[in-house]
Amino acid sequence: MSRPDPATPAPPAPSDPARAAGHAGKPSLRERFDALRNLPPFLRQIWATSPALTLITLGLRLVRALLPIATLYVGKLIIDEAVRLVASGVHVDSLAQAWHGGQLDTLAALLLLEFGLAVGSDLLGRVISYGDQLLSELFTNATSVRLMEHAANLDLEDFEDPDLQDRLDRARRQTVGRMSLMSQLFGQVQDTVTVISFAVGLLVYAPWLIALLAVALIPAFVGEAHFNALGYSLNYAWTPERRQLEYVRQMGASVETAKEVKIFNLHRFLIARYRQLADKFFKANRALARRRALWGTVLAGLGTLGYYVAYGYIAWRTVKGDFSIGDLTFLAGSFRRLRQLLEGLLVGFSQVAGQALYLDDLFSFFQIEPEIASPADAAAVPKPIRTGFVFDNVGFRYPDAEHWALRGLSFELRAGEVLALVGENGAGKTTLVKLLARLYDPDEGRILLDGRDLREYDLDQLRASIGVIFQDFVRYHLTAGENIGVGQIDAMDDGERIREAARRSMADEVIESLPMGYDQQIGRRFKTGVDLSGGQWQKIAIARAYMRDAQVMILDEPTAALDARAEFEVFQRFKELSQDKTAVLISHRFSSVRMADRILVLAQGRLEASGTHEELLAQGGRYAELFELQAAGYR
Ligand SMILES: Nc1ncnc2c1ncn2[C@@H]1O[C@H](COP(=O)(O)OP(=O)(O)OP(=O)(O)O)[C@@H](O)[C@H]1O
Repeated sequence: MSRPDPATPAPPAPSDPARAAGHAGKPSLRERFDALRNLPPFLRQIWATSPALTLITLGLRLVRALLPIATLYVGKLIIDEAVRLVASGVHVDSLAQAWHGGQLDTLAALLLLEFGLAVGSDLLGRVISYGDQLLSELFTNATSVRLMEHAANLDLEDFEDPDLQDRLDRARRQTVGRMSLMSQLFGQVQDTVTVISFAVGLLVYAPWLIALLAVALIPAFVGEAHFNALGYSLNYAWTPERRQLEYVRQMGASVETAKEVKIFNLHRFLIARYRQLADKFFKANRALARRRALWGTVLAGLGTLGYYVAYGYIAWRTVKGDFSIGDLTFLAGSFRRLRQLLEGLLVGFSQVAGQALYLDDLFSFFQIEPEIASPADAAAVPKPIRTGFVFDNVGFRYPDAEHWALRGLSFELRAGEVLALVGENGAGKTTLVKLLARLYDPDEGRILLDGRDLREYDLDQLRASIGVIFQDFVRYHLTAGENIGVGQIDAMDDGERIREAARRSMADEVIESLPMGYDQQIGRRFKTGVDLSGGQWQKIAIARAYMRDAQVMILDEPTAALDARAEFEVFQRFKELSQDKTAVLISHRFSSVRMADRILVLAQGRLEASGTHEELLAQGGRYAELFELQAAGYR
């Protein structure tokens, strides 16, 4: 299992996945502030996505930040000029007369300026959101790619771990969900500059009012921070249910499940399950939203009160003659905007802190390190393999499993031999193959290849030397040719090699009967797709193993859907084509198994017997018993 492991104290607290437990409740204030430390790496990633776009949207925001105060100040000048004109007693009958007399020049110029500022601000706003959108999308794409790359490196065991699946689910959401964080963060910078510009303007008139405003807004800020944290922990705690919800929804409406859903009439059951889960989620969210709305109203009311106290004070000073009418509009406007801005900033700050908590999910996913990796001074995999593999007292237990899937297993897989594995369901055959391909590492004992521990070899080389087709092989909804080509991805364009692989696995007849041959899209998922029978899919999957020039070939029961003759032929060919190769085959059909040079009989994770078909029959143990059972079925 990859680390960080809950038992070992991992990196700084908030990114520690062990913290997950703590999230059943609300994250503490400290955790919330700690989460802010995710912002610098977040910003670095945005910068790395596109330095030019980042600079442009930030630069334009700075310019736009100064426009509100400029607009308000021009507004004040307009009113003062109008009041001056009225007070000066200039009498004008028509607009044309006043215009020609030049009395309205200043007023007109000011109006034009304010118009220019309004248009400019709007234009800047649009350019900024355009830039943000581009940057966000680029960022989302880059993060998604990083997520896929990282996921590709993780161990198989990690994928089977529900905790990791939850974390992956949350991380995946964050690649899209955090787009707004970027705009918000940049918006905060812009608003801060605007606030400073207003504050400087106001400082000249009534400095202590600014303090009053700030104090009045604190309750709203605290409330917002509190509810953001609650929202996050709700979201966090509900990850498993949300995945279940997603799963049920998919089961209810997908090509893969449609057949069974219809036959078993499962749709009502699925819908009921979905409703039940969705309803619980909805209720929890609604309760939170209600409390948030209620408290938000009360706390925002305090902020409004502060604003009106300040407004009253300015009105009083104007009546007293300290301020002009223009000053009154400027001050009242400034205060209103300042209040909105400060409120926005404080709330925004707590939202940013809240969103930064979500970044933990993304970053903590990136922190998971695969355990199965090449060592620093990895040895090259021998080519050709000289002696083969040795299992030396190997034991393996799946994480959290009570029973050992394999225990005390010792045997040799000699270079060049064809070995068959038999045993009842759950005996450990697939697990053995997974260990051979280093999809897992043994918990006990070791596996040697030409006398060296498998863990000392270069992992990529090792995997490239082994061609495995599992019983639950993947049906790629790609073309028939691509379905084979994925077996050796760098030879995907080598049509001849693909056709040769198809001939070997007898998939060529299947493919040639398709309307578009190797270019035929297969699977039902896409419009042009043609579906195949189970056995036809298997032949194509087996061709994948022949695509690679692997030294070790493993067929883990991918022939179950083949008819008896086809399986016999596939294995016959497999044996012939594995002449100079080491091969392992798993099958429940004794007609195929007996072709092997040697047969291992596994039972409950242990090696029970080994030998040739004849030897094992002569021994009269489980093998003979199972063989007889099958043979009797055909008599
Ligand atoms: N991913 C897994 N996580 C936990 N336990 C597993 C996992 N895969 C297999 N097991 C358990 O390990 C044991 C061995 O399983 P394995 O798949 O190796 O058996 P097998 O011999 O290949 O069986 P079959 O003939 O049914 O394919 C079984 O008890 C099974 O329940």
